[in-house]
Amino acid sequence: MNHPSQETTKNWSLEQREAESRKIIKEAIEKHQGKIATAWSGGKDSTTVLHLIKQEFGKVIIPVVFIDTSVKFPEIYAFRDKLAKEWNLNLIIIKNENALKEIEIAKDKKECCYLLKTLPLRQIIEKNGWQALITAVRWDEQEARKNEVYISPRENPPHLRIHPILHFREIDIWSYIKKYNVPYCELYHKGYRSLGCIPCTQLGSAEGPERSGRDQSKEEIMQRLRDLGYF
Ligand SMILES: Nc1ncnc2c1ncn2[C@@H]1O[C@H](COP(=O)(O)OS(=O)(=O)O)[C@@H](OP(=O)(O)O)[C@H]1O
Repeated sequence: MNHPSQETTKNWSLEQREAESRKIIKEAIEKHQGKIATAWSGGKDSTTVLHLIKQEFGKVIIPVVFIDTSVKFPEIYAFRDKLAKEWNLNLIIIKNENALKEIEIAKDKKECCYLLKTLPLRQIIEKNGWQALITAVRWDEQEARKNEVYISPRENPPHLRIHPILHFREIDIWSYIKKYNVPYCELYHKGYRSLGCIPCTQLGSAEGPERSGRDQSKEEIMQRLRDLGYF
């Protein structure tokens, strides 16, 4: 399958973006039948992916993996449970049981993400023998993602990462959500533009980069957790 370049998609309408995403989703799910899942953080982007799958197949026909880092926002847990019920999701919740200890041990944000998210995710992919995992990364989200490709082979365990909404910009996500009345977490109404774990998510600015509220130092992370009574 030929995928469009970032340049090609630049002036696409929302309809073109949706159509391309659905094509990628359909092909991946048909190709990896029974051996594919989708990652859902409860955020606006991965909820959009769930909705695209629903549009294509009538329901979310593949397992939905939620990585519970133990330090997600209460609003995210509430939204997760509500939507999982409404959309009858086959929800798989995974968790590093030592999460709070691991946060203390981690030397920085990168290592914390590795211990709390990457490791449990690897285990579930391996356990289920999944050949592919759909995620909601987007080109315009941050510098590091601007070279991402639609189908990206990963090691350990070997599987494909499928990125059907790479070409959605932040504005396209909100246009899509409005168009289809897709439910989303109430925290966006409080001014959050990108939602991660509590210690690494602050209010960003309306004009700056979407993830400006997502990069905290180790000291800031620990301080936030102490303020919240975790330690
Ligand atoms: N906790 C958890 N559980 C399940 N899936 C998750 C999780 N965190 C990230 N993701 C998946 O990765 C997409 C990008 O999210 P992030 O940019 O927040 O991830 S990260 O900061 O790179 O870890 C993300 O999409 P959105 O969070 O909607 O942007 C998901 O597809």
